[in-house]
Amino acid sequence: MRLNGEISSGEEEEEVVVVEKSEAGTTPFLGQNVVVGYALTAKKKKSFLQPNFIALARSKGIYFVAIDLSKPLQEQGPFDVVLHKLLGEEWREIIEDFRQKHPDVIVLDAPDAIQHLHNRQSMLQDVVDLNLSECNGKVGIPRQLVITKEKDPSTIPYEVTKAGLKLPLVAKPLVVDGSAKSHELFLAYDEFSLSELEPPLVLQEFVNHGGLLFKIYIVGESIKVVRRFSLPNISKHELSKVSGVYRFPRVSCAAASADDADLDPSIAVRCCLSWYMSANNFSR
Ligand SMILES: Nc1ncnc2c1ncn2[C@@H]1O[C@H](COP(=O)(O)OP(=O)(O)OP(=O)(O)O)[C@@H](O)[C@H]1O
Ligand SMILES: O=P(O)(O)O[C@H]1[C@H](O)[C@H](O)[C@H](OP(=O)(O)O)[C@@H](OP(=O)(O)O)[C@@H]1O
Repeated sequence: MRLNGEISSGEEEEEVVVVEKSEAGTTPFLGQNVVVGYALTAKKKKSFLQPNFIALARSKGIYFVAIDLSKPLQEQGPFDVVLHKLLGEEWREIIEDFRQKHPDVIVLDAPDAIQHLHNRQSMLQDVVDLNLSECNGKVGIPRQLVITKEKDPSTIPYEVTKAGLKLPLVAKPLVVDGSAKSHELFLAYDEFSLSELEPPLVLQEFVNHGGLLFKIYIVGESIKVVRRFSLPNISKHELSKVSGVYRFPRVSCAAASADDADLDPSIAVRCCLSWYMSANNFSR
């Protein structure tokens, strides 16, 4: 049960949200305003909480209120949902303590549920564990090798050869923490240049995929598929002519949308159908 009251957003400009008292026993959120407390970096707030999104949410009775990180979380709210993406053990403890004391508040997401996404090896384990025997096609991950931070970079070429990885390779920071550094990816055309990179790393075999990829967003039962431009295929001829390691930009970000690109329709349908069937299998 949430109390009638006013919430200070803690923003620079005071934003007051008057919330209605929900009827005891009603379906959660059905017909009542929803207050979402958010704790995001300034960068994420700028990219995610766009004015048109805020306006759309309000039109549906959903209010986003900034959590004031300089005040105890327990003293803020009340919130129906807490949306967070901050780093560090201190925040993890704060949000975990809040979850224990407010089991009625939906926390997106619980620290334990997202921990494995902060590592490029563990984040793919769910895909590795998928059993999609009855679906069209298959879902897998590139062959890869983790280079731990204890490894001397000069040993990387030997490790790559020992693992039998085929060139070219995509080198990615092992840690995914939302920092710009965690998105610094490199393309390596030979294994020797990899010793210039700084472990911990994941080295993945480059998979030719026609310069197009599909990003699939899933929230509950809602699934959205978008097409994005990606790295072009690398031919054996190019591989024989090029050496070294090259950093590449975030090629498949939102600005690289290929939704309106004139593509062979069968490509898109075939990829989505096989994925959709597998996703449903996965969600059961
Ligand atoms: N194994 C691979 N083979 C071919 N291309 C790859 C491979 N891994 C990554 N890429 C290319 O690099 C891009 C970024 O890869 P990835 O999504 O792993 O990094 P990221 O930093 O999480 O990217 P973002 O957060 O922008 O989605 C992909 O969109 C794709 O174009
Ligand atoms: O293609 P999109 O925009 O979905 O890519 C996202 C990506 O999925 C992650 O959400 C990134 O967030 P971080 O892991 O916190 O970096 C987003 O990065 P951002 O810098 O734009 O917030 C990507 O856009």
